[in-house]
Amino acid sequence: MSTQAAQEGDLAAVIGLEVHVQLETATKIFCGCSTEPTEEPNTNVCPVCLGLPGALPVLNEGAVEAAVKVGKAIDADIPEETRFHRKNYYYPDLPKNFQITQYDEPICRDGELEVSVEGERRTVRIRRAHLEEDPGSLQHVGGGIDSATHTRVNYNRAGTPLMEIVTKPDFRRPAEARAFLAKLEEVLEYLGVFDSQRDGSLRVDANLSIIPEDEIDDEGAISEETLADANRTEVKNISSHKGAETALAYEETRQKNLIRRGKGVQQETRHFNETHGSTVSMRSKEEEKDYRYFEEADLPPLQVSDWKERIPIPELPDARRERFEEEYGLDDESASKLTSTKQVADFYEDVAESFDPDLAATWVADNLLGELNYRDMQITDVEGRLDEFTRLVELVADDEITTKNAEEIVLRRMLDEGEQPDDIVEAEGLGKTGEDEVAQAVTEAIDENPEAVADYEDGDDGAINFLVGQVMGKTGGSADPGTVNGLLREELDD
Ligand SMILES: Nc1ncnc2c1ncn2[C@@H]1O[C@H](COP(=O)(O)OP(=O)(O)OP(=O)(O)O)[C@@H](O)[C@H]1O
Ligand SMILES: [Mg+2]
Ligand SMILES: [Mg+2]
Repeated sequence: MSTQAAQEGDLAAVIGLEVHVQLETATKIFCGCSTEPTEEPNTNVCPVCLGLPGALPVLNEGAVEAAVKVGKAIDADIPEETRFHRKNYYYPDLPKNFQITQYDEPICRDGELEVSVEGERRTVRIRRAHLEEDPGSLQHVGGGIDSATHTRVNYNRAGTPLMEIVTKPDFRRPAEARAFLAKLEEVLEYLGVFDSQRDGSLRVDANLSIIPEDEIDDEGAISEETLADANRTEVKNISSHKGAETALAYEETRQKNLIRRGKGVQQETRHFNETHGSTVSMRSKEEEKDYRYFEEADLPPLQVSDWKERIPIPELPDARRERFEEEYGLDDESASKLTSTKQVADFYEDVAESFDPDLAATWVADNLLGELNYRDMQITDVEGRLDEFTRLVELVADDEITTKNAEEIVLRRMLDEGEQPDDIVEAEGLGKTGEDEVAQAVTEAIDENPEAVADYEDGDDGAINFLVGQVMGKTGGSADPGTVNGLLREELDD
């Protein structure tokens, strides 16, 4: 690295991610234990996931199917055959002292995912994605990982299917890494293989190095040599998108400062301190040879060539957003909101079937999602009430209740009290008064208030407001004041 460039300060960050996602399957990847989270430690366990001698793994077909779906979604190459390896390390989260993972024949290679960061589209290349087992979880007691007095182990998580998705170092800014994680989660949830609400379902190792900016060519590419030469740090086990961005921003500043002060960056593994938003050194980075990878002889190679055709995947968020724009004439903002999750998109399309797509979009994207968000609720909380919601929109579309009442009274009570829209309309007397009744009330108001009528006819325009008030009173407030005003003027201006 030229110190000249370093001193001038034109340094650039290079970032690559290793993302571990738990795949949603009923049972673990190599045994029949449940993956359902349980409070009681070490209950969802058996000889296989406890690594007892002589226990043999049996591959869960569901985990492979989920991995194939991910592979298709990221447009990866899925080979004819894939294999499992043992990655050896000694740490109490894995009682058999090795992790069954994949090595040089992973299930997916060379994929990509498009992300949009501040309106700019970028393609992030994915080097590989492979299947492995999750280790158990450790609970450090009396301090953090670096200061605990003792540690408890829980093997309920051990053997949960994981997919490790490794990107190429294609990010230049921490915010891009965060956007990628959000997009990845969105896609995984669309595929129905992932639950973002589950604790620890996504964990990230974030790699960052600093290179002189002039090592990046006009197309934004960096040579393999530059990448290999740059000392990078890997911040392990970050559990949120925001955490990944924070840890990377911290690393970027820390490494740039070291370089500007003429000091080198140590290639090492670091730990993210979420409370302080900082990273601390854990150990020098382990190298591949440390893991003594060898083939897992208890699992035969897996033939997956025809799985790609056999396993369908649903329409993904980008495609669906574009279709919503074309088919329903929605703008980019509404279409993005309405395709943010598969459940929201499905809900919208069900509502849009019966109404004008714009009205449906306003009701789902603005009113419903807004009220749900305010209550910390999800679309999945109201999925079963599609008919009721559709009825509410119908009441508005048919002009039976005012938009204001529908939003501020009916929808809110539906969510807060779980009541039916028609019952709320009835109980609150929100039904718009029929035309005849309003016309009748207008006539009465004019007959009963000759003074106000005279004032109006003498040019006192304010007198009309008094008459409007009289009509509103007679109709119990359910008439539309604008309409009443118009009707009164029609009568009086004759
Ligand atoms: N110079 C670099 N700066 C930042 N990130 C990098 C750099 N080179 C590679 N990476 C990223 O580091 C991650 C791991 O890459 P790679 O598999 O090549 O490293 P490794 O150390 O061999 O793997 P592992 O971390 O699994 O031991 C990838 O996400 C990759 O994009
Ligand atoms: Mg790694
Ligand atoms: Mg791994």
